[in-house]
Amino acid sequence: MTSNITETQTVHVMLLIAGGHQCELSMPADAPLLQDMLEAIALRSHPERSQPNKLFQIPMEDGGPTLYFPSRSIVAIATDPPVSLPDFSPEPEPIQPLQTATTPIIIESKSLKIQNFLSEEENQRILNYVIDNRGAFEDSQIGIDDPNYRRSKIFYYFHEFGDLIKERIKQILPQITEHLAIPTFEVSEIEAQITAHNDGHYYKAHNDNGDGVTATRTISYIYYFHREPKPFIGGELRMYDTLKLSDTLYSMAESYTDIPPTNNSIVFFASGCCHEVRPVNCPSKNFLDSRFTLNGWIRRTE
Ligand SMILES: O=C(O)CCC(=O)C(=O)O
Ligand SMILES: [Fe+2]
Repeated sequence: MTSNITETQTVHVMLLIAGGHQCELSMPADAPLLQDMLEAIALRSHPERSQPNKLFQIPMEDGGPTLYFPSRSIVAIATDPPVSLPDFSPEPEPIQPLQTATTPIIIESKSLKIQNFLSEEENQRILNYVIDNRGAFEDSQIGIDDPNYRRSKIFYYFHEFGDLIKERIKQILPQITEHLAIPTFEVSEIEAQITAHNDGHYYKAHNDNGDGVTATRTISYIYYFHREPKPFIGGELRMYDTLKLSDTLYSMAESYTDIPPTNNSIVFFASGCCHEVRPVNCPSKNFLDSRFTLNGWIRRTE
């Protein structure tokens, strides 16, 4: 493809995303988002180059919902007028984005970690409970069209502990929202699930409210528990900072903070923040030695 267009000219973009989704939007030729998407496509033909793992966020026009998708799920991009794809051959050069009018701002991720969230007795009881119910865990699913996005086990039915954690969270919700600088909201529901990450398990970068079904998730929480002494290494919760590209465009920054999954601790953060679970190394491979979580989402009313 060739391009004679100027950097500020508006480009009409048709985006095809895995799963048969498509969307159309307009943006300046030098928009960092356009450069990033073209780069993701161009890198496909260069498997020897490692691909940055980006989560794109595109607010739809007329105040509609925001579209979130990982860079690897872009199938094709059509632009009118045509624009150049970044050239990676024969000798790869670092990508030089076109000059932009505004400098991207990095917004540091915010989280709240509370140690010893439950009593020792409650912490032990929940561990015994998952051990007794290990047969009820199933392989986790994910709405992204990539089977390698997540490896872990999930258990959905545990009313006693679900109620316990929800009650405790409700008691401290004002402190949580204040710490995370999230305006107070009316809670419609608190979801809960139990997960187990064993040897080689992980969950790649994502946010927790990126589609219509999850859009009202406002605060994510993760309560960690495991056998002592800690039978695995890794499994940190990696919280990515956010790159503010313009008033309406946000992307995942490369900078991050790692939070270790400490037994009997809980972590809260805004559900829109990008995060991932770093790979777990559990030498025994014994399910009982997994990195366990009781985690979920506090939803606001529509
Ligand atoms: O296990 C964790 O630390 C995070 C889990 C997570 O991100 C999720 O379930 O959405
Ligand atoms: Fe998550």
